[in-house]
Amino acid sequence: MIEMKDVWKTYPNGVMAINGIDVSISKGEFVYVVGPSGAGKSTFIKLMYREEKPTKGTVVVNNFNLGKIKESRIPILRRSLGIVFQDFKLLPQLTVYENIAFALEVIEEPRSTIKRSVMNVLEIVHLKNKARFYPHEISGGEQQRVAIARAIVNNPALLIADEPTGNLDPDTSWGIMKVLEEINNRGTTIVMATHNKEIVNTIRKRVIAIEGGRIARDEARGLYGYER
Ligand SMILES: Nc1ncnc2c1ncn2[C@@H]1O[C@H](COP(=O)(O)OP(=O)(O)OP(=O)(O)O)[C@@H](O)[C@H]1O
Repeated sequence: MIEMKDVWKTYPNGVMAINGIDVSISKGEFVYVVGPSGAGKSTFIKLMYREEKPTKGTVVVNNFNLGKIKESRIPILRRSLGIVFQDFKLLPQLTVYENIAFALEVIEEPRSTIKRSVMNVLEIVHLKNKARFYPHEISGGEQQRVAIARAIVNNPALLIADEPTGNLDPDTSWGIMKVLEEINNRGTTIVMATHNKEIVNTIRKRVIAIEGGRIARDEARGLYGYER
């Protein structure tokens, strides 16, 4: 599902963010990416959805070779994965329903299919009753669940989350984790960068620890491993 071989990433300003990473993530896994600030976690994740291109090495995600993929095929790659960010990135002028439907309207699905798909993902994130609300009318945790619903509405095999609980209080964060675990239990691979020590040490999963742009640890049921 995700294969990285001898991957390096140097930014144009000379910062060496990723310095020789080899990793393999299989279908159905749930992986936390942890590490100190500036260690390279976001860069590692951005390489997976081709927000950044490797300077050297091979990145293959969902059978797309991301170092070589043509610009015109990037939208097809992006449809095969879902992405969730710390700051939700919902469109404020659209309702919850419309925010999610938007992703399907651009690929010209019929209205009836769109409705079925949107209501189905709203059920998965337990927000069917908020379909007509606008983002500012719902809580932060609910907004993040809408963002998750939007990310999975195309039925992607892979869900990437960069600090999905970073803006949320502890109780709300546990709710987000419950939803992510349910999605993972349906077979979706999840890669989640996080600073949330309590979550990593409680809901035990594979932990990839990045330090100085390298993999410092890769453990099947790892711990967070840093003081915060
Ligand atoms: N677009 C960019 N241009 C230049 N340098 C960058 C860019 N993005 C990140 N960096 C640098 O690359 C290194 C790794 O950054 P990255 O954002 O991947 O770290 P991180 O582990 O996600 O950090 P944090 O936990 O603080 O979000 C840092 O030194 C950062 O300053």
